[in-house]
Amino acid sequence: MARHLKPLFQRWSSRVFSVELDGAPLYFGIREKLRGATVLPAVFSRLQKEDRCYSLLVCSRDRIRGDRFHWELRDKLLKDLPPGSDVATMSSFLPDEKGSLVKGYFFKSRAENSPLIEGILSDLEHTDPVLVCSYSQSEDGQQWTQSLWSHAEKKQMKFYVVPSEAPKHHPSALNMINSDVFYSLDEACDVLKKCGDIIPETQSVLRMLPSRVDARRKPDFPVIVIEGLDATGKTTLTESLRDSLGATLLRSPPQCLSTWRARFDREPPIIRRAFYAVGNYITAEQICQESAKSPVIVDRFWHSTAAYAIATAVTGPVSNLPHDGSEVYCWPSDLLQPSLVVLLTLDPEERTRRLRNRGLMKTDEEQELDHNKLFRDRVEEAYRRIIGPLCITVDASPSADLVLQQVLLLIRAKCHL
Ligand SMILES: Nc1ncnc2c1ncn2[C@@H]1O[C@H](COP(=O)(O)OP(=O)(O)O)[C@@H](O)[C@H]1O
Ligand SMILES: Nc1ccn([C@@H]2O[C@H](COP(=O)(O)OP(=O)(O)O)[C@@H](O)[C@H]2O)c(=O)n1
Repeated sequence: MARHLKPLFQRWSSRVFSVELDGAPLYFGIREKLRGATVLPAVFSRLQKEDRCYSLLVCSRDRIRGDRFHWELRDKLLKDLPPGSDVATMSSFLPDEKGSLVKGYFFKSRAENSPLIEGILSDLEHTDPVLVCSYSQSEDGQQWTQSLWSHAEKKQMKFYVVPSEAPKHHPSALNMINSDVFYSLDEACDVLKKCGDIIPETQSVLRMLPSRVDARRKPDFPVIVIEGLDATGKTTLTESLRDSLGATLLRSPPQCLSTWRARFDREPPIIRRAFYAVGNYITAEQICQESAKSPVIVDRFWHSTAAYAIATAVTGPVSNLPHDGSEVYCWPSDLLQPSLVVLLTLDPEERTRRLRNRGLMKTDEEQELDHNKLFRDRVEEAYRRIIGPLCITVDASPSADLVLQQVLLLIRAKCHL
């Protein structure tokens, strides 16, 4: 067995497997022996008599290359597999064990496609850090077994698939720290430095980095961050606040990164999130300079980076988010804290109306926000759970002028302006 696969097999039968179907995870476990009759896990009970299934788990030791390979593998599978394979995201993890998550894909196939599938799997197995399992059903269709698929060796131990209890939170929560959310400039830079050879643009991004900024230094003038989903009115409000308060208006990611933003938006979460994290530190340096002269208004900051990252890493309802008070919501200790964060909220119908009036939507993530109510709920809830600077939610549905007046009152009360 290849050396990189060995750690996966330690406590193999204690692992839980999770397959994302219809936007939420379904879980199953594996057992060497069956004690009495067991129910078929939901992932398998919906399959047909002729179906076979496969799972691919990406087990590179290098997390950046592994995540990039996982990201690209989806396109490869969608392109190469026959129609109707229903490629689904999957993962495997040890319950409650941080860092134990391994990501992959699950798909089904008909017997007649076996030669094609075997060809694809055997190529993958020979060239990439991937573990392949195949699933087949008993004659009566009552049981499914999982075994290691290996082109080289056909006699593999079989495990029965059995139902598994859903963990309290989405399994992605186990690997979030420094993969989806970064808690120091060093951690984020480390990722960007390591992908310098695959993404040459990272050199230019790293050149924009600030010299050390003392996060504990108290700004002379108040620093107010405006947060909220797309089209809640951040641009409108931040520009009015700048004019009303004679403030400096900044944004994160900062203007100096705009050339490279689209490039990093195409990368897997670990690289994309590291880019946005670094953007916050560059904006923090600008805040430090400007807040010595005037109040500073910031359009999006760390709340956006963390809330979107957490809400994208998990799927399903808000209850799948890491629990309230979890360390994933903590503000990075080396990042400047604003005096006040204002979170704009808007009912979904009005937000959609404003989006339509404004024209085209930008990122895939923002399109997803429009279609997926659960995603919107998760982003807003993650925003609320972030622990750090004072954060006050403001209903953004009144007219632009009323919202401005209300936020000005808040700033005067909380920041003594
Ligand atoms: N309070 C408001 N009432 C009605 N429309 C608004 C209000 N604030 C902003 N808008 C409009 O909604 C759209 C989105 O606002 P914008 O400031 O661009 O949001 P964001 O920067 O949060 O994406 C724009 O067309 C803007 O003119
Ligand atoms: N400080 C920031 C700002 C944006 N972002 C990301 O950028 C996306 C939204 O940025 P945007 O510029 O399209 O949003 P608006 O400012 O136009 O509303 C989100 O999907 C976040 O993932 C971030 O991670 N950190």
